[in-house]
Amino acid sequence: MYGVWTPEQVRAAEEPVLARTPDGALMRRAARGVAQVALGELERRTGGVSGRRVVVLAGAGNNGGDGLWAGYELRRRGVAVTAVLLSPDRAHPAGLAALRRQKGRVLLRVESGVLAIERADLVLDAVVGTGARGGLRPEAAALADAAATAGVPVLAVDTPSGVDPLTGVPGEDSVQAAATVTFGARKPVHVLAAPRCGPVTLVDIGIGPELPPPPVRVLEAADVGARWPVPGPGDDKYTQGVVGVAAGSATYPGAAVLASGAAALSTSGMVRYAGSAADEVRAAWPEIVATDTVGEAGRVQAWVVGPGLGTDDAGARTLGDVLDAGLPVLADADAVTLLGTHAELRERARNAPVLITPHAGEFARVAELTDDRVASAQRAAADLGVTVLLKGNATIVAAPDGRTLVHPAGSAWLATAGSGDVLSGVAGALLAAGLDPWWAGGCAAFVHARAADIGAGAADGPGSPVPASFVQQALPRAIREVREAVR
Ligand SMILES: NC(=O)C1=CN([C@@H]2O[C@H](COP(=O)(O)OP(=O)(O)OC[C@H]3O[C@@H](n4cnc5c(N)ncnc54)[C@H](O)[C@@H]3O)[C@@H](O)[C@H]2O)[C@@H](O)CC1
Ligand SMILES: [K+]
Repeated sequence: MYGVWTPEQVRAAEEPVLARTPDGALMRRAARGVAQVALGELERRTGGVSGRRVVVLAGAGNNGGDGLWAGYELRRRGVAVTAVLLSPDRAHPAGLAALRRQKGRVLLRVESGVLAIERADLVLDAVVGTGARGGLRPEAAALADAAATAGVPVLAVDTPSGVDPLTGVPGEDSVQAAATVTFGARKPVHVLAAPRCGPVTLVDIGIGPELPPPPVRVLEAADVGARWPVPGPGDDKYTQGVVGVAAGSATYPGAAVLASGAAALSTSGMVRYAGSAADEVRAAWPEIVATDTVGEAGRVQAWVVGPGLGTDDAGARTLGDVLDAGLPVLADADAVTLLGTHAELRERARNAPVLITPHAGEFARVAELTDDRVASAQRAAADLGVTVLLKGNATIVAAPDGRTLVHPAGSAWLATAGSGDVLSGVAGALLAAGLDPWWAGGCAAFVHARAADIGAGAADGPGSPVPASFVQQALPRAIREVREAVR
């Protein structure tokens, strides 16, 4: 598990360190980190460093300063460095002087910058960092565009410029980085817009002890593997937590098959299914005990409710029944919509161990969704009194007590019909096994995304589209992987 801090928190943590270290020391440390990663990229991509060409896009603030000082370090290693100053009269004075001392080339015009970029091996994006407001301005946009068109990789200094460091939302023009070097702490953009950043290297600049507890956490394979429920010698099919799935309808039996099958693959023990797709579920999964109604289902330790449920009175009654059972509940899809339309159901869900798993559209039916998806999920969790898993390329899980995690998907293969049904089955099985809703949501999101990559073949190559059934079938391998990660 690692933490993510807001730009504001990072700035506050830097202050005491800046006060007790010599002028410029922190920036020099940051710049050395950038130079080291840049040298690695040059070596890896071109087989050497000396004489290779690097263009630094240097903005007006300290981010530009980092870039200029990194240019200075690269010059000392024999790299041909050209800096393009986006605000020549506000360029970081010490960084600029240092680069000039080392005979770095300095350009003031965008047109000459574009020509330099076309011949470069690597571009350093030091336009803006944590002080960014909005997308790239036209000059920076033209330079970023030149790098993209020429296929020159961009190494982002701290954050890819033009992408909001707090929300990860890209402005109209923004940098697509091949890799990112950040300082002191990872920021939300690195996990909310991971595909924009590429691999992120964290450089220690000594602010760690000054940081508060992280407001957002990211789970790693070993965290998930350590919590994955597996049977012990004393267990039988009942003791591991039986999950009930109230999903699917005559019109949408597939949701029931995907959700209950995913539950059966996620934990050992037993899955019960209750609903109008009992025949289809039995046919696909003979080990699942299927009945027509929640009332007939027998004892369970948690309910999954919603996928393919329908939003009519019968759906509302089913949701009410499972909420009244006093057990942990995973409410997805139609169940989320029903929570949006039925205030009394929201009241019954409040303060119960409930995990809701909306996509953006469903989320907007129960709470306000802004560009700040993390804050939106946190507010919704606090207001509704349930744990909220907001789906997206980066999945957010926020508990009513404020605990928040982000899971950046490795790819976008999960954007396929039925993948949410699979997630609900996994998370419901984990609830039944005793994980609290926050952990159940986080562990399920992790394994679900990994199963998509495995199903898509993206683990060993560029991959290909993966239907939800294949995601479901890849769950066992994804679970084995997280368990293997536990040392
Ligand atoms: N404070 C410190 O001690 C340290 C800061 N560091 C660096 O400093 C950065 C933060 O520096 P600053 O607070 O000076 O802020 P930035 O350098 O991120 O940006 C602020 C400047 O960029 C301009 N700007 C804002 N949005 C823009 C846009 N969309 N397009 C073009 N220009 C825009 C602003 O007018 C301002 O002059 C960090 O990201 C990091 O790279 C590191 O050197 C580590 C130490
Ligand atoms: K940057």
